[in-house]
Amino acid sequence: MTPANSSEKPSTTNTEPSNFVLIGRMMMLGWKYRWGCVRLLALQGLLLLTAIACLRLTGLGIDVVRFHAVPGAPPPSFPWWVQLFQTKSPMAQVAVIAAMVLVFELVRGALNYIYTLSAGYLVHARIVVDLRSAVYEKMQQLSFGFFDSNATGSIINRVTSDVQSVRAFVDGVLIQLVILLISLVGYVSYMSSIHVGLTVACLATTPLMWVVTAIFSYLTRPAYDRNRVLVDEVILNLAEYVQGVQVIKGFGREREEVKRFEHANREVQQQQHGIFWMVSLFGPSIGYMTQINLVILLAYGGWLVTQNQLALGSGLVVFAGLLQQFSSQVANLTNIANSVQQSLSGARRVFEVLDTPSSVRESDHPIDLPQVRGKIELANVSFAYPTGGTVLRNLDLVIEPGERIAILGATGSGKSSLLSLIARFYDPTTGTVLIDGHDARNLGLKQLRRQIGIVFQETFLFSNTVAANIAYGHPDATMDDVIRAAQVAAAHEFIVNLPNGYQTILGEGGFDLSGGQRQRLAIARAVLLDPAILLLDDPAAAIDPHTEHEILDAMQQAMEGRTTIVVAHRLSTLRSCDAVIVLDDGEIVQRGTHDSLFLEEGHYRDAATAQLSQASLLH
Ligand SMILES: Nc1ncnc2c1ncn2[C@@H]1O[C@H](COP(=O)(O)OP(=O)(O)OP(=O)(O)O)[C@@H](O)[C@H]1O
Repeated sequence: MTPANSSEKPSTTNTEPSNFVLIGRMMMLGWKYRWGCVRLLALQGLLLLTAIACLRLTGLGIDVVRFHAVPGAPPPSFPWWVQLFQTKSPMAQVAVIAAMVLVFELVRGALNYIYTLSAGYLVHARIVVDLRSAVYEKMQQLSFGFFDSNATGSIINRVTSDVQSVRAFVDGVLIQLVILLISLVGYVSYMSSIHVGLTVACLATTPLMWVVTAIFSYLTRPAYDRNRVLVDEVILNLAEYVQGVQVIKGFGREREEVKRFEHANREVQQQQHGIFWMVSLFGPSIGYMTQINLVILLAYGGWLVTQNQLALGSGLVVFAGLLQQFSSQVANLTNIANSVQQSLSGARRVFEVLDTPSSVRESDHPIDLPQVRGKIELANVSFAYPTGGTVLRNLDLVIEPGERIAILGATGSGKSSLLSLIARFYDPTTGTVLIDGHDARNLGLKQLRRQIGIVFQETFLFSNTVAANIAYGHPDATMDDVIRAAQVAAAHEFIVNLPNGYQTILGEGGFDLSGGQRQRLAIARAVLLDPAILLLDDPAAAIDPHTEHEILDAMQQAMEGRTTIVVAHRLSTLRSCDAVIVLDDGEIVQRGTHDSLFLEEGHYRDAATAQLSQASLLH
């Protein structure tokens, strides 16, 4: 069996996937959206053709004017698609050419509009949404171990920003590279058809640009990796501030927190400054190299025109236009190289999540157990958290269906951990948890958890109505069911006094409840499931003795016929259970009924006596 602490940390410590592997996986991702990509490329192809046509027409216009204005100038060469107008008057020829340029520019505008819309839809409405859903869905399958091993900031950053970086590979790299390639082939072929020698001379700096780009890419990668980690830190600070705002304000630590946040923020700023510095240097360098091409064109091309070896309009001017377009495409290399590195950093982190195996695995052939009777056995169970040492040691325990067991133990003795193993939030490191005689690992996870009602020490409420919060595990429950569960948990009375009763919105931006009220909602949530097994992790911790009594009375009926394990410290709860086990440092040190344990020397009697003497002092 896999030890719990071996698996759910994303594989940053294992061998990292190579750039080739990451690029291959991102290409596969692009393949999923191939028809959307083909559409974009087709649009780019049309844009390229219309751009060349516009240039060709402009050059022709100049040659027509020159032929009729400059004596001895060579006659213009009409391409086949405008030869129809060759016989018209010079003014008519120029007018037709100008009108055609306008029409082509209009078509280009429309094509550009459709391209922007299509690219936006493909990237933001499909790729990002799909990828984010895949990462989020995967996180649902990962066990608690994953969340223990990864900081909140890193998890949030992976779902938001890193996913964006991966999609940037599709629109910022893959599509752009193909566009670049199509454009280069298109422009270079056309330039060669005008003058091969001039083309070779003008493109002499291109290999150098590729080399500079490759060096830039290589140098920026570590900076982008580091950037992701620093941004994780900023998000973590923010998340902790939101979660811990009460503590921060309670201890008057706002200033220090602001400083901590500023420090993290400044680190990102400084580090990003370094990246900007590299990008800023690279962009103009490439731009400068493309301008060298223009100088060569003017010198060599100008000479060819004076020698009548090249037409001025359809030769030199068209060439200059093509070179300009070519240069802007090559300059786009800066963005592509930048996007490649950002995407690789993001992809590594996104694929780490998608590839992380869940340490709590669903069995390939789960045993069908639609109705659990509620027998729980722990056979020589030991457990260690992924990030820590052993917290439960060699536990042996049998709980019969319908039995009520209380767990007593000092803080940190392993009570909550024991409950987590029964609900299969974690699997034991060694030993077996059996439900109705079956190894819990062989049962369907969902089926098992649906039959276990859990009340945690701290209750999380969703930003939704009171009714929806109670019906969280059973969204199809009727309002009557919800009210009945609330009555059992002694919550009905306070709920009907809320501003909108069961429809009052809770959670962030909504109505807040007291600790005791939240706990009662959690009990109602568990009771509504009508579970065979109830796990109550110290539900009375935040409730005053009077309310505790109310809840205990109300729950007696609900507990009837269910196996209940309750972490408890109050004597009243301990007494009401069939048996009590006492945990000390992860080991069961005592077990028995309240009466038998009270007679024994030990932990239980000490705790019970302390409570009794406290109570007598109060009376
Ligand atoms: N997610 C976790 N990752 C690593 N260690 C953990 C985790 N949760 C708990 N522990 C450690 O496991 C030990 C047992 O914790 P557990 O919460 O089970 O104790 P407990 O008896 O329920 O304590 P309390 O009465 O304070 O709730 C403690 O030492 C605790 O620090």
